[in-house]
Amino acid sequence: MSVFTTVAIDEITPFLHRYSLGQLVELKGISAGVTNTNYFVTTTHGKYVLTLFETLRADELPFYVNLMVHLAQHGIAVAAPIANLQHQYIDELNGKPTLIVPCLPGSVAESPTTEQCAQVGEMLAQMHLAAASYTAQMPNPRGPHWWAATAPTLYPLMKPQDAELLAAEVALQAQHQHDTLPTGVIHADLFRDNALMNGEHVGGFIDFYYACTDVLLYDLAITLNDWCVLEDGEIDDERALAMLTAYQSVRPLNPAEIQAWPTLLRAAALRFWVSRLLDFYQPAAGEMTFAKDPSHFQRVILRHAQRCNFWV
Ligand SMILES: Nc1ncnc2c1ncn2[C@@H]1O[C@H](COP(=O)(O)OP(=O)(O)OP(=O)(O)O)[C@@H](O)[C@H]1O
Ligand SMILES: N[C@@H](CCO)C(=O)O
Repeated sequence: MSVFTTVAIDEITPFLHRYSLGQLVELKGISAGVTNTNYFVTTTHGKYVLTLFETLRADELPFYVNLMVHLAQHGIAVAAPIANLQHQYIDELNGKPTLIVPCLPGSVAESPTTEQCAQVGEMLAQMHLAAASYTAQMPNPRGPHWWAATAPTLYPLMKPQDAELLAAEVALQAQHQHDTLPTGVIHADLFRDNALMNGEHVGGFIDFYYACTDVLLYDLAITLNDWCVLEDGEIDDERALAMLTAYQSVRPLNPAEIQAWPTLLRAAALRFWVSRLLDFYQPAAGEMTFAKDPSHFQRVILRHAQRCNFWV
């Protein structure tokens, strides 16, 4: 379930009067999602998604919300935030900060096609280019400092041989600096469930709340590790090549990026191995997360390690 804060008809009606969105027709809770409360709000003007933020505070939201506005202005497939009559994107309902965006076409692609992977790769590269003129910065809260500090808290909870592998992977990443690679705003969590696919096309990228300033190629590695990897951690070469080729048709990689690619694929898998381990062993109090399988990303790392020649 993902309605943590319920909204009644007599609460949404005065809320909607603060916007130019017409009269309420239907209000329906959205079952997907694990962090925030989301509702489909149908009005006489159209269909929208209302998010009530359960953990982020209103003062933490502008970086993400203004980024969505910026990307939408550049034609990237994202839901463009809708301003209220005070020209504010962030409002409040039932004590939670809120955002309204249009309902995007499409649905989550659990088994993406090669063409869908290509379309996502191309849109991701377009997004990186469009975000170059977005001036706000956000350090990555889940970068190398975070995993290096977090992993040791997990070792005592893990099977010794898994802890050894994790420690070795953290040590390997510590040997690599990526300071010279192109950086910019990245989505940082563009898994299949954070994109709506409209047939072969991208209906929209959603859930920008891990977006930050980091290495652009790392974003592609995160995306490829989910869209082009099978359940057993094996890489689907056809899908991976389609995504890489389409990305490079918009933003070709430079030689330093090509050299860093195998390490970044492992870094991207390490980040989610650690966050899933953390969710599994130390779920934050009051957070309603369904712990996803951490060992999946352990297998992804092993596959990448076996195929260190996995090239662009
Ligand atoms: N703009 C949109 N248009 C259509 N559907 C949307 C839109 N935004 C969100 N959704 C639907 O709401 C669901 C939940 O959204 P989302 O994944 O952002 O949830 P969350 O709890 O905020 O984030 P997460 O689960 O990643 O922590 C999505 O799977 C999608 O079905
Ligand atoms: N996409 C993440 C969860 C949200 O950050 C994962 O699958 O582990």
